[in-house]
Amino acid sequence: MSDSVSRTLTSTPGLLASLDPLLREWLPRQRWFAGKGRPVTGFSLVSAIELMPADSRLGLYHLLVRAQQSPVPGDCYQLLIGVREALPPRLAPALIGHVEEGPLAGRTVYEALYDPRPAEVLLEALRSRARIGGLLFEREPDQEIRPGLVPRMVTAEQSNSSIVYGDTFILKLMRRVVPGVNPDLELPLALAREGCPRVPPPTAWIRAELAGEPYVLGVLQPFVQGASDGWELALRELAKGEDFATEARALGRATAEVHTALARTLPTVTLGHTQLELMTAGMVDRLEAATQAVPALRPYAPGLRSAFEALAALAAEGRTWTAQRVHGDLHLGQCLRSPAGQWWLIDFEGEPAKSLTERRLPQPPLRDIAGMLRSFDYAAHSADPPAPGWAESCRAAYCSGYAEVSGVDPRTDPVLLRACETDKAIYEVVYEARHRPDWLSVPLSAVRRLALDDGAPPPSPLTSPSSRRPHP
Ligand SMILES: Nc1ncnc2c1ncn2[C@@H]1O[C@H](COP(=O)(O)OP(=O)(O)O)[C@@H](O)[C@H]1O
Ligand SMILES: O=P(O)(O)O[C@H]1O[C@H](CO)[C@@H](O[C@H]2O[C@H](CO)[C@@H](O)[C@H](O)[C@H]2O)[C@H](O)[C@H]1O
Repeated sequence: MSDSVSRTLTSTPGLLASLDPLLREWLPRQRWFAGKGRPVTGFSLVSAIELMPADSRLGLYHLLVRAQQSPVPGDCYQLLIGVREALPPRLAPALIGHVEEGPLAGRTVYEALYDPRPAEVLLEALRSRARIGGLLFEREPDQEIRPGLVPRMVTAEQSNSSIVYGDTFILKLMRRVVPGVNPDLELPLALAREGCPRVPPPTAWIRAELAGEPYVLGVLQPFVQGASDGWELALRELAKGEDFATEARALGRATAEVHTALARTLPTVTLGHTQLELMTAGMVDRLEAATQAVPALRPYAPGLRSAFEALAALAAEGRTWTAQRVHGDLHLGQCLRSPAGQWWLIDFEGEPAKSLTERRLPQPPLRDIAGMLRSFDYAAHSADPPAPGWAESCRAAYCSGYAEVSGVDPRTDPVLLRACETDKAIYEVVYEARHRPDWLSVPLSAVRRLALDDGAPPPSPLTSPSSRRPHP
């Protein structure tokens, strides 16, 4: 492997070899493991740093390991590994395994984020702006972190892992890490510095420089106390038969506030014919890949493609669009409402399946709007019976709210909006087929609607998802 190993751990050669059999078994079972479906055949060490000495009662390693998954090299993951003689019962769910040989032979290793002491070490490092091996713990100059905040690991299903400290801060530790500027720090920081109040402002973060490449490994931000996410709220209102239009309108306003602040503080570009050709080609490629992966999409492919062709035709006539930095994966689960009724947008990482470069490209703001419109549709189709009228009212209210703040009503650009919604619904079909097959009928019902303009074949009956577990 070409990754350079940070050799902070000269005292413990063979560490990874001794963990290897345990990690092979444990890593693929984690919700955040991105390489599901392909066996892990080994690991290479990208970086290893001892945060607490392993020869004491409690040791702590910070590891970046690359999982080897043939035929292509797998991803690089951030692990915090605790080491103890034996695990107390309260840490049983964190067990990784018992080490048989090597420097840790006879010891028990476990997911350290469940353990308050290692979690405190991370916050203390951020508080004191520590530099430990190649890890840089940095903090906004005017932001303070009070000592002694009690940590608890967030146990909700996530793409990354989070620790809440005393209901004051939440630290998100990235799991799959890639080199480069991470929009999950870049955008909230830019928005906070621009004075946008719709995003929790990053207080501190963890970075690393490895082989000359920057990595963002974690972000600490204020915890919005007592908040509910938009998905929970929407489902709750739906279950009561209540309208959600007032909240949808507030969400439209919040989205517009974030978009206008992003456009003020980061570059915008004009998308002309060439850029639009590239954009629509990307959409068509994703459609083709999706129809390979999910055969149920095939009957709708011509209708879906027509959405992209209509956009390309507008561009060919000379129409241009403004593009800017956007959230990139906006949906109801990424919106938090405080008990006082304020909306906050979180998780600016973008679609995890896309490269960092792609996620950081300026996009038409309608990309995010399409994501939210899809989300209202998702909520309505997860209800029993589905409530399409509820979704329509939310979608209209959301667009009105957006227009009130930005001066631009998304519905005045129906061709781009349909193309963006179609692209998102196709992404969702692939996402659901891979992660939650029970939910596949939800984006497929949208696919059917979006494709109908082109006379797609009559749809087969689709059922609501049988499992209504809350959004992971
Ligand atoms: N600032 C915050 N205040 C309160 N809760 C938060 C905050 N940020 C995130 N959360 C909670 O943590 C969950 C996961 O956060 P998110 O950034 O979406 O992580 P991931 O990238 O792992 O999906 C959110 O759904 C929300 O419930
Ligand atoms: O929250 P993540 O960044 O992990 O986003 C991924 O997972 C989401 C599901 O948890 C998925 O969102 C889809 O399902 C939601 C309901 O559970 C719905 O509100 C969204 O509109 C729908 O796209 C998201 O696409 C995926 O990237």
